[in-house]
Amino acid sequence: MTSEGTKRFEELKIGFIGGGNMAKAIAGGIVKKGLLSYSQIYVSGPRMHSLESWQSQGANVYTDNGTVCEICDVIFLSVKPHILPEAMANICMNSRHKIRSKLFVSIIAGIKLEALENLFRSFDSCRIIRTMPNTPMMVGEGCTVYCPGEGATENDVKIVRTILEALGICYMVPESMIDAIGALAGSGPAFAYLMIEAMSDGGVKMGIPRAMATQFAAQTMLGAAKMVLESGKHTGALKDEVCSPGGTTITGVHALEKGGVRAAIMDAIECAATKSAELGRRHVS
Ligand SMILES: NC(=O)C1=CN([C@@H]2O[C@H](COP(=O)(O)OP(=O)(O)OC[C@H]3O[C@@H](n4cnc5c(N)ncnc54)[C@H](O)[C@@H]3O)[C@@H](O)[C@H]2O)C=CC1
Ligand SMILES: O=C(O)[C@@H]1CCC=N1
Repeated sequence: MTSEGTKRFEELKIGFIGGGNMAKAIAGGIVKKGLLSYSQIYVSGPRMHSLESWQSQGANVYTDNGTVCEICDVIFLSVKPHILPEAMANICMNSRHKIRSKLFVSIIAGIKLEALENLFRSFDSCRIIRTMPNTPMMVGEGCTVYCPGEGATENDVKIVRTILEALGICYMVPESMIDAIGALAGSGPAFAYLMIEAMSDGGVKMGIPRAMATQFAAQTMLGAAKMVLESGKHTGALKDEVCSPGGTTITGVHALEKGGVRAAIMDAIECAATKSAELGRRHVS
């Protein structure tokens, strides 16, 4: 413990209410970076058999959400938006008085801080931070944001930043931006996988073996992304450096433009952001 009575980061117990894909990416990233070990991670889900993969890695697993809240210092709310009220009802009934002092971190798309604070008011806990993570946190290349609720302390923000920053880039943003960031960076990996798969398909169509086509498509995306992040050049200028006059690339770019690729990608992000706001209104408001 520190002189203020708060635990040091390495002493924390981290909980996940819901042990699905995103919880696995965050916990996997935390362990891979050496921040904590699986023995400090506690996960709850409705059925023991769906928690087996956690257990085999050394995490502590429970079918009761309240137990995880009681044991842990920081609890990630990592269920789907429509499950949250049910998962909270379970917590409230079993453990209400024991979890007043806990920090809750929501990764749930769409659900606003105000709605979360209303849900938690019934057991006097209002230390909540809303985040929007993404699955590449698993490999230390996350792209995440957070927004603290009114009751979150400086130390709470420090804890969450320590986790998110260790697993990629991380910014604090106004809550009004979270649906859009969720669409761009939360959903974005799926859009990127789809593009990599399509490039791989194109390579296979032109005679490249599948494994090599996928590896080259992914490495090309990675390389291009690094060029954008490290060169400081505008994406248009970088594109122009690849397009020789009368060459192969501009011919391919023309095909993409005829296919409406830019509008399709912009539409995808607009639709995902709109859906995020809708999920919040529909399930918890
Ligand atoms: N998957 C992603 O890339 C991202 C997901 N998110 C958010 O993370 C949250 C979780 O998403 P995923 O991990 O993809 O979903 P998932 O479906 O993989 O995981 C949800 C987990 O919750 C468990 N669960 C169901 N009912 C429960 C209950 N009553 N109590 C406790 N656990 C229960 C399920 O067994 C499952 O393991 C969602 O709210 C989503 O909006 C946010 C950013 C990215
Ligand atoms: O598809 C979803 O709803 C979640 C939120 C962002 C990424 N996955």
